[in-house]
Amino acid sequence: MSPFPTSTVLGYPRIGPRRELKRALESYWNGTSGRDELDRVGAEIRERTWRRLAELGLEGLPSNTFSMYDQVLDTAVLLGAVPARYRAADDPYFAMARGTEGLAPLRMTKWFDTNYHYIVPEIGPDTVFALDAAKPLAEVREARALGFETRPVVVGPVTFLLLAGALDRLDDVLGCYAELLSLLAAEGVAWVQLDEPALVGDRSAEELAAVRAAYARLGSLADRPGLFVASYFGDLGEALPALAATPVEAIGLDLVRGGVPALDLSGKTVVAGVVSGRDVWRTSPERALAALGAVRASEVTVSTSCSLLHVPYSVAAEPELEPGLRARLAFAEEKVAEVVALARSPRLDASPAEPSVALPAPVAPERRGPYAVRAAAQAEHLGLPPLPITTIGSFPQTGSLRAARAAVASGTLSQDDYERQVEAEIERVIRVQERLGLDVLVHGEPERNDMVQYFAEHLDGFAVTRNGWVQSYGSRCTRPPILHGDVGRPAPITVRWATYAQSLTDKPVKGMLTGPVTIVAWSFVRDDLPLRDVVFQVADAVRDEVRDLEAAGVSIIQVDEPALRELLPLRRAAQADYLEWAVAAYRRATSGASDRTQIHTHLCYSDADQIVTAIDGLDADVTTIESARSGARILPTVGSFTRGLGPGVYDIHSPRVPAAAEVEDLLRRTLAVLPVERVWVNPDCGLKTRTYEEVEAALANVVTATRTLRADL
Ligand code: MET
Ligand SMILES: [Zn+2]
Repeated sequence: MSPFPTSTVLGYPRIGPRRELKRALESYWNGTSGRDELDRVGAEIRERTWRRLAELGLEGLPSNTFSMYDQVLDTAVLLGAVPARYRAADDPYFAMARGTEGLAPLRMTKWFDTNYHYIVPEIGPDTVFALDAAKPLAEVREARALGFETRPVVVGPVTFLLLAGALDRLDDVLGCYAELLSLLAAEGVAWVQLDEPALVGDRSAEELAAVRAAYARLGSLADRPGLFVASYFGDLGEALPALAATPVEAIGLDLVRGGVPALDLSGKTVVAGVVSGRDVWRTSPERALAALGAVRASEVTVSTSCSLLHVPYSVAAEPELEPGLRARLAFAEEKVAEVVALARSPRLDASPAEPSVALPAPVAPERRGPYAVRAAAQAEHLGLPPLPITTIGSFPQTGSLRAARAAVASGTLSQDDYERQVEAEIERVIRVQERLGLDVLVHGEPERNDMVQYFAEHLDGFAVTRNGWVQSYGSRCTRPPILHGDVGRPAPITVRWATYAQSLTDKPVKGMLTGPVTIVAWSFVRDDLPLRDVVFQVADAVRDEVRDLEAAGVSIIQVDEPALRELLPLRRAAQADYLEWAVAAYRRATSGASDRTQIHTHLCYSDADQIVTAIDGLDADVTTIESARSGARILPTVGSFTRGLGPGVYDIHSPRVPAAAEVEDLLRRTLAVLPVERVWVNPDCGLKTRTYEEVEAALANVVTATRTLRADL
């Protein structure tokens, strides 16, 4: 077996340095260009990536890390797990990813604790697996034609089946993997990478047995490339001895999140992830070299802690960043250069100094009384009807607003003219809500490009990038802000918009803020302080904003925490501690308000049922939560909730307008588990991705349904 290369990366961004793939996909989807053009752009991105990695001096080049949509979906196709209903579609792959006229797409959810979303494979007892190795083989050949030998990367069998909830199909799937390995061997491929990030979570004895069985079987094949099993996003724990006992030749460890294992891995190659694929900071060479020196294995290869999919392409595309900050940054290209430099350096064997721990932040005083006292004060002050109707904050973002923001950035529109346009939009949003008959209004968030970036642009300690795009799902990318220093709020951020909106109407208008956990979760965060301390700093800035909104006469303030669950540690043992400080941060942000001020929070993305107790602990007077999208699956778990709650009655992810009868049915189901005086009526989430036409029709039905129920009370 040829030795494993001395330097590699587990994967690379694929959207293109200028989001070329995004544009190509979208023009293919809307019919502007054909399949050939899309394939040409894909090939160009792959070629540029291989050439660049080789130029930077990287030895082990991966292939099959490119994807037209998602690597888990690619694996489903590789294994023939295409549900029958998609097979007749014009393009079954994109039909599964995005749906068609008559066909809903497959479910999509977050990839472990990242902000990347994968397509959940649908595997039933009738799924017939059949290998279709066209894509990985084509990429190996394509790279070879360019002069590069590559290591194909495929999601491993255990992770694939765990994500699909179908580990009982392991035997069947292993047949396909065995066949794939023999095809790759015949192709002259030296190594294959099987990604098994699921192994860093809590795994049952049965699941660990599956790991042993899977890799014992694949390892025993005579006719195969070297097997490299990559773990990432944490420590392998119990799964490491399980894997080490199998014949796999190389094991990938995330040494940024996990520690150097005590286990002696003699006989194996360890692919040591010492350069983080999850942050944007330069690697400390001392720490990395010490970790490399501490690994006990036959060979140690320098690598990234996970795929570089989760960071932008290059700091070189950010000439406008402040030079002091730029010098601290490393995106994908710079991280590859670090891997190469580390691979060429002699190892250290001293252990590095532990990072210093910051003093805990001072306690912010709780001003708020118990819920019952607050609820009474708010009822008197606000005088809302039963089943109050509200929305989550954003209204449709129009093309002209986006164009106006671009015009301000390029200097063709003055800030004043832009602000007039924002005000005009706020007025439109207020009038729509009044006409429809909503009870608690919003200003519509027209001034926000994004609910995190907007705050990052107005807080000290954050920088925003120009080209720092990171894939979120399919063609969608976000540009996470970079939280690099101490956070401060030099001036009020939202007060002028909230008070302007309130000046237009007698109905209460909610002030809208993004919560500290979400701001941090959707940013790249400094790593020299514990995460908790950084979140507390952001909480203090939000607390200042809450105080100023209240002083300006805003009587309802919503602090959104849609990412509360996202930072939940993968291992159960660490979850309670996280939830405790996350909840404390939220209360720090909101507990400066008086009893009379009604605090709302909002959460979305499925799986909130896992953290209902923590959500209740936020102590918000009203919580609006996604529910309609998941068929009200959350309702049975919310009966224990002790404050105001609005399980969504309108799935805003779909252009479909729910009928009044559907909304009424959802409300009745809510009223079956919660007392009427605590029930709120609202959509699942903000309306910014919808059109006014859809939103007005849907909200009109929400109002009709609510009025029917009110008449029954
Ligand atoms: C992803 S949660 C979004 C909340 C925000 N207030 C909005 O309405 O868009
Ligand atoms: Zn939401």
